[in-house]
Amino acid sequence: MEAARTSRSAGSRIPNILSVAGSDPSGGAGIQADIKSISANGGYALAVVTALTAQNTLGVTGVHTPPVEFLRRQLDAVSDDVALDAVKIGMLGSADVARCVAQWLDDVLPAVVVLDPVMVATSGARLLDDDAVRAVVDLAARASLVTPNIAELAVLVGAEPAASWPEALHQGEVLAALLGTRVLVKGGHLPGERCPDALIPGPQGPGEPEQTVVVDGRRVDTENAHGTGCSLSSAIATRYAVTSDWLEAVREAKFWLEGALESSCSLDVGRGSGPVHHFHSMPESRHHQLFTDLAWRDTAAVRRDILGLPFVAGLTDGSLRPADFSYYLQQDALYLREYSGVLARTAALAPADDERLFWLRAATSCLETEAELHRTWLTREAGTRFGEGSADPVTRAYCDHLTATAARGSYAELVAAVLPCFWLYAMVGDYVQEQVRDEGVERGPDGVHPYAQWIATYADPGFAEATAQAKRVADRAHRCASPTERDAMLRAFHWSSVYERDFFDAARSSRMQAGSLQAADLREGAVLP
Ligand SMILES: Nc1ncnc2c1ncn2[C@@H]1O[C@H](COP(=O)(O)OP(=O)(O)OP(=O)(O)O)[C@@H](O)[C@H]1O
Ligand SMILES: Cc1ncc(CO)c(N)n1
Repeated sequence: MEAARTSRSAGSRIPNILSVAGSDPSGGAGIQADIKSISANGGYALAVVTALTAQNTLGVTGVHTPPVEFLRRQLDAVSDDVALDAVKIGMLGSADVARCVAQWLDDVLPAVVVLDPVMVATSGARLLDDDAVRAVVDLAARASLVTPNIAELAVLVGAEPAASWPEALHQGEVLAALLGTRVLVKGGHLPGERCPDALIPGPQGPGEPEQTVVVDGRRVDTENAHGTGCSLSSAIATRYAVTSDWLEAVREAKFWLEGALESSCSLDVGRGSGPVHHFHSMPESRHHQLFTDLAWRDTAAVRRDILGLPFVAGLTDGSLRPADFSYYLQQDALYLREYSGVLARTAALAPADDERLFWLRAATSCLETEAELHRTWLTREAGTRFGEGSADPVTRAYCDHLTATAARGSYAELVAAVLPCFWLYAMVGDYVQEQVRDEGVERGPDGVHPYAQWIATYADPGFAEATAQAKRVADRAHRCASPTERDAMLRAFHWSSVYERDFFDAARSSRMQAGSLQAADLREGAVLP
């Protein structure tokens, strides 16, 4: 038997989480709850069915267990093909099933195993044969984390159910020592205003907390607790695959479950103990949107600032001081050199040849086409050469943001970081050209708009097409990105947009700073004898 394929680094892609559990056709517990919970918490859900239950929110009316040979076949089909980041185990039903899963774990050795030792449904129906407890204990010793409720904890340690939180904690510690693994004690079934859980560490190892940590929670006033145990254990397995931190995973999963319990009132499923709302924190509208729509909306204020800058008004009516334009171009020449290198790095990370070629062409053209304007203007008007001088604080900060993203960000994040340089320039280029055309603004003394070449460069249809392609690439990258990476994309886009704004305004603000310094010098001078 081939060992499970090792997983790629957590966090860089959506983790694969396998649920091995029973089916609940009413959708609130078992494999159906697991799939929703894993998906809602940012994982890709796989599912192997141990048993079929005939069940609804009122209770269980039957259990059918397929032959264990077929269970093994399902398990192998998944592990032979897919790199599993975590396995969550729920209802086992019988000793044979528990032993079959234990054997598969021994053969495949998944890195992370969360066992919810399901014995009794919320409705009170038995979901594990009496003679199977021994086999479940054997299986539990192979888990990274075991998540019994109060009744299951008592069965596993061979005691009466705990009547108080300290007693439950004590039983949890006994179980952790017995199994040699982490235990999550759940307070859901104890009376009280609060609903605490506690993470009891396993044998000490690197990164293992030394003491039991209580993760407190509010008790939600609801009857809809069907499948909370299944949902919680799947959420923990998923969040652990993302964070590699048990305590963080428990905290995130519990916080998420609290929201799911609270929003269960928005569902209308059955007449008994209803399901929780797994997708409560996923506003559909945002989830299905294109990156470019989200990013554009998030940066509306920055764009308003840009279009209101004196630089843009001065470019439009030609009143921009030539010295300010030279300052801007000189900084831009320094910027373009670094930007070109960042685009080349984007090309190197591109997953497909068409995208690679696109970024390589962009890297070349920003040093050729765009910089042509800089060369001619700077030589003619400012008597300096392309790339001379040193970067001001805004140029430095913008370049550092881009190079840092290129060094440690993913392809998607980098694409988001380089996009505003296309998109905002195309926007300003179009805006200025339209204003010039519509309002017939002043021309220079020779009848030519002094900044015509700048306007032509960025209002050019070729530049618009490159911008459209960069947007398509960003949307494609966003579709394949994990939730963490999607957030990083939005942040990167936002910061680049802010730097673009400050860059347009840098000549004026440096002049004003120099001016106010001079004024301060003068005032100081006035009091000197
Ligand atoms: N009313 C509630 N309000 C807030 N949290 C709750 C509530 N009921 C249960 N929980 C939480 O839900 C999680 C699951 O705990 P619980 O003890 O109910 O599991 P379980 O009995 O295995 O669930 P089930 O058998 O219904 O799938 C725990 O984190 C617990 O603290
Ligand atoms: C299939 C299945 N697994 C687990 C539970 C525990 O809630 C349930 N009710 N049904």
